[in-house]
Amino acid sequence: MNQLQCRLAFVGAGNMAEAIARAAIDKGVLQPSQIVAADPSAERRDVFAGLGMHAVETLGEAVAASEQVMLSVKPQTLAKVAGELSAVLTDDHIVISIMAGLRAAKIEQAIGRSLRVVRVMPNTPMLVGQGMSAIATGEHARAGDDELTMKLFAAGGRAIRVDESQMDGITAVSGSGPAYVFYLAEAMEQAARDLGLGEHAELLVAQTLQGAAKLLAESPDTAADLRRKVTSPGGTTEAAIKHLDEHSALDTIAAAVKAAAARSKELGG
Ligand SMILES: NC(=O)C1=CN([C@@H]2O[C@H](COP(=O)(O)OP(=O)(O)OC[C@H]3O[C@@H](n4cnc5c(N)ncnc54)[C@H](OP(=O)(O)O)[C@@H]3O)[C@@H](O)[C@H]2O)C=CC1
Ligand SMILES: O=C(O)[C@@H]1CCC=N1
Repeated sequence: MNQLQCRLAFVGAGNMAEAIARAAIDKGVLQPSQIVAADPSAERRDVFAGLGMHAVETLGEAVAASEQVMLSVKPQTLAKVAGELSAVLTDDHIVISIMAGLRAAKIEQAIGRSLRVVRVMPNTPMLVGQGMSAIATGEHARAGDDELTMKLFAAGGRAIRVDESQMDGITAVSGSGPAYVFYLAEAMEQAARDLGLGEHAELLVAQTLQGAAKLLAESPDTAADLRRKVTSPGGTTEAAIKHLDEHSALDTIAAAVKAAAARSKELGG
């Protein structure tokens, strides 16, 4: 244990931590030997160890051995680990948090001391190098404290710097966003199966979503313009959009995103 010296410790070796670690290693931002993950689950530790990283059971060991500490547990878990963190974190540590909702000040309050906090809201497309991450620094972070964080998250897609006040909205739009798209995919696949397209349903939907997303990202047109270009007067798309409008789908989706933002604010206390 005393020999262990790492650049980065993950506290919580879950799904997001794995996506972040894989991107960092794949893009050469960090070597596997520079990363340690702490998780009570032997299964999760095995995943990290299998990728060449150090994996330990107790977070104290990981934190004491590392320069930067990524809090990648669920927001509700912070209260449980705050005491352990408080005992090992020092002013030399940079604390990177991906926990939804929890403001830097709230994290410092839970741990009971001022900390150099860098907050990030990533999303799961990071698993395929197409993540969207937003990064904000807390009050006690110093100039340059977010440099490794920017590199880590840019390695898994796009990373931007934002103000912490924007984080609840960002969590709702891009953090939770992939789930809304998967929800649409579920609905489209169900319709495809009902229309007798069972064996092609997944490909038809996945390739359509991928193509539409690429077009949206690369075209100078707005989403509304692109939609109009698909919608021939009196045609099939118009019939679908009419049905969606009659059921207030646009407002419903916008309200859903705002519900996510409200929940993020609530998690922040
Ligand atoms: N999933 C997503 O799309 C996104 C998630 N986030 C944020 O990322 C964070 C992690 O989410 P996600 O990866 O999905 O969650 P996971 O549940 O996959 O990961 C959390 C991990 O932490 C482990 N854990 C629990 N207690 C401890 C402890 N005391 N010490 C160390 N590890 C512990 C959990 O183990 P066990 O399961 O055994 O409890 C689990 O392996 C959350 O805060 C979430 O808000 C942010 C953006 C997107
Ligand atoms: O649902 C959640 O709380 C986390 C944060 C953003 C995406 N998943």
